[in-house]
Formats: sequence, structure tokens, C-alpha cells
Amino acid sequence: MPAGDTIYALSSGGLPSGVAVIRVSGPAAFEVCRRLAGDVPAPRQAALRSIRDRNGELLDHGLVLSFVGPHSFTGEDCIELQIHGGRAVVTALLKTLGAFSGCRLAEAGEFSRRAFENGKLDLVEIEGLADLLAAETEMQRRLATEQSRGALSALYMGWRDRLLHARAMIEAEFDFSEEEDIPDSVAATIWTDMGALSHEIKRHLQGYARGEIIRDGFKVVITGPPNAGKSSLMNALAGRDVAIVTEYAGTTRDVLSVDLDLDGFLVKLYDTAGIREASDVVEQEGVRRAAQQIADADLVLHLSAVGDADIQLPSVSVPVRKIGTKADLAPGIVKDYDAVISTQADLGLGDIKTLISNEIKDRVGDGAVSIPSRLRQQEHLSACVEALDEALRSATAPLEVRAEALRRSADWLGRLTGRIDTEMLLGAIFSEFCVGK
Ligand SMILES: Nc1nc2c(ncn2[C@@H]2O[C@H](COP(=O)(O)OP(=O)(O)OP(=O)(O)O)[C@@H](O)[C@H]2O)c(=O)[nH]1
Ligand SMILES: [K+]
Ligand SMILES: [Mg+2]
Repeated sequence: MPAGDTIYALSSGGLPSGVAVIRVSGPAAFEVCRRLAGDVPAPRQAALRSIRDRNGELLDHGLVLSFVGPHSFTGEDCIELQIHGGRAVVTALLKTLGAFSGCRLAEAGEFSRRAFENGKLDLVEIEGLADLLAAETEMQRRLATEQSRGALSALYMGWRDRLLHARAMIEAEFDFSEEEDIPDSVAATIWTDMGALSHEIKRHLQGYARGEIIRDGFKVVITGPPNAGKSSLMNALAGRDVAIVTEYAGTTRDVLSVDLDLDGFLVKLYDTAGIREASDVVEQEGVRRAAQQIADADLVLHLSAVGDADIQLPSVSVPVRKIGTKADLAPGIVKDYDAVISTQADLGLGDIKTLISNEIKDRVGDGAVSIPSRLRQQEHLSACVEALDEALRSATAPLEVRAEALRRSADWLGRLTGRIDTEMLLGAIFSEFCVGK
């Protein structure tokens, strides 16, 4: 993709819509604007213009905005055209844009890629931006906002500076050690700071489990014997008939899932086949899949009808809560359960929600969102701290070796924000974007 291209795309959502925003970025953006709208309006000020095709035929009236590079999202000259969001209107304008030489439709993520290449955003910020566009819950939004606005990047760059400073001091020491030793106390201070940094990064890494829950969701698996009322609970929490409910034991075979928003957290709720010794091969497969889901759950809700004597809780390392169902049939029995419900009588559903949301808050806390949330971030930070610990551990090694370990540690932070060695990562990151972003 030649950098000299001017790219354009519909940047607003699906059509038809009240307004459609078309973004144009690149060296020909202003020339295109002059030809379409008669002039280039003053930067960052919306101006109402007639927008015409290349034959002077009126396409639409709309607002035109200009952004002079580098003061634009991509860092290039940019134009935004806000026109009516009718399919034919948008199609006509896109067709007109495509006819200008050097102008072509943007690829997915290409505006953001240019922003990265022009130093407007680093990789962590771009990952945050992708998450912000995908955010469906309040906590996802907060996490992504923090990240896309550079809070994490600033933290990582601060750490990188500390590592590079330490390395420079160490190298100074072995450069001059022949003539005049730098005082022992300076070296001691450096290594004390590096020890503290290692702790800080490890503490930050512990936040990954929380970030992952916020970003990817908290996985709750409903399990229990056949006919316990699992699918009924799933439907009640989802507020719609996701799963088939019948009086026949063994109704659910496949794993079904719905996404819920509980207090701003994404909850991924799974309904599974009732666990029993099944003779039917399809049901056996369902039971096998249920066991698999339970193993990677964050929380298991184990359902059984209240008063049902024979309760076998799954023995797994994830927390299991015991839920009594069909309370309408056996009122008064509440002992031994973490919650008692009746989907038929609409009892206890609020308790289930509270139980799940308390469990999430226990794990995530509800304050700080300056935490890593992607596996890529987690891996780079782990590699960074590993190299740092190597430098700290090898106290008797030659200083060159220890300085080299500090350099590698700093490089991992550089890769994390994309300051170095990024080509191979770009495809993976930008492919998440839709066209127009
Ligand atoms: N009285 C009463 N019946 C219920 C309640 N919840 C579910 N049932 C009934 O219990 C039967 C089984 O419900 P399901 O939701 O299909 O149970 P399940 O655990 O998903 O069953 P399998 O998928 O077959 O393992 C159905 O006939 C439901 O109508 C309840 O709160 N009270
Ligand atoms: K059933
Ligand atoms: Mg079921």
C-alpha cells in the first residue's frame, strides 16, 4: 500500500443513517475537497457546502471539516464530509472520490495504521482504541478509554526510561572503572531502584487477570443434574428464550451462551447439558462439553431442585455456588444453598445477579483500570520483568552482562508500545478494525 495514496471510507456506522461521515486522508485530500465543495473550509470549523461530483452535478448538501496535518487523527491532511446517510447518497460520493487519481478506498484499520506510522498513537493506545470501539459495557469503556488516551503508554515509557537510565549508569561504571570508580553507593542506588521497578511491574501484571475479566468477560457456567431448571434460569437472566425448556430430562445437549451486562461488567453465561450417565451418544457428547466448560469457568452455578437430596458438586478449582431451584414446589427450604430461586414464581433472580456481581467485584475491585488487558501486553511485560530479574539475580556477573539484560528488558517495553520492532505485529492489530477507522 503506497504511503502516497489518499484514502477514503465511510467512517460512521451502517446505512441508512441520519448523517454519514466520510473521511478522506492523504496528500490529495484538500485538492479533492476543493473539487467537491468549492474550497477548503478553515481548519476544524464545520462549513455548510454543496457537494458536487466531477461534472458539477449536485450530490448533496453537507458539512465539511478540514484538518491540516500533522494536527489530524492520521497526522496527514484530512477532510471529513458529513452528508445524508442514505445508501445512494453515500455510494455516489464514494464513487466520485474513487475517480480522483491517487485516491482509493481505505483498507480495514488503515486510518489508525497511518496514525501509528505518523507517531500520533502508539500500539497500546491503538489497542485501547480498538477496544473502545468494541466496548459494550461501562467497565470495558472505562478500561479502553484509559488505555486509548495514553495512561498505560505513559506508565510503560516511564519504566523504559528508568531501565535505560540504569543501564547508562552501569555502562558508565564499566567504561571508567579502570580510572575512577563511580561510588559504590551510586551502583547500590541503581540496583535498589531496579528491584523496586521489578516489584512494580509484577504488581501491575497481577492486574492482568482483572483486565482480562473486564475486557473478555466473566464466565459463569450453569450446571447441575438434568431437569434442575438450568435452561429456565439462563432464559430468565437473558430476558428471552435462548434455550429450549421442556419437562424431558436431557433436553439441552449443546453448550449455549448469552452475554449479559451486570453492573457494567460483561458476563458470559453458559447453559450446559445436565450431568448424568447418559446412554444416548449425543447426550454423552453434551455431558463431555459441559465438563469442559466447567473447567474454564470463572464461576459455576450448580443448580438442583430444593430438597433434592442427591447433590454432587463438581470438584473443580473454580468457585462453585449451590443454587436451589423450583422453590415454588418446596417453599421454606433455604438451608444449605447460596441462593434459592424459582423461575416460575419469579423468585430469587435478583439474588443470583447480586451473587455473580459480588463475585466479579471481589476479583476485579471497582477502582483502578490502569491494568493490562491483552495477552500481548501480558507477554511483553512478563518478558520485560524476566530480563530485569536476570540483571538483578546475576549480581556477580560482569557488568556488561547485567547492562545487556537491562537493555533487553527496556526493549520489551519498546516493543509493547511499538517504538521498535513492530512490523510483524501490525497486521494482527490493525486487522481488528473496520474500514473507516
Ligand atoms: N415448578 C417449577 N418448575 C420449573 C421451574 N424452573 C423450571 N421448571 C420446569 O422444570 C423442567 C426442566 O426445566 P429446564 O429449564 O429445561 O431444566 P434443565 O436443567 O435445563 O434440563 P436439561 O437441559 O434437560 O438438563 C421444565 O418443565 C420447567 O418448566 C421452577 O422454578 N418451578
Ligand atoms: K429439561
Ligand atoms: Mg436445559
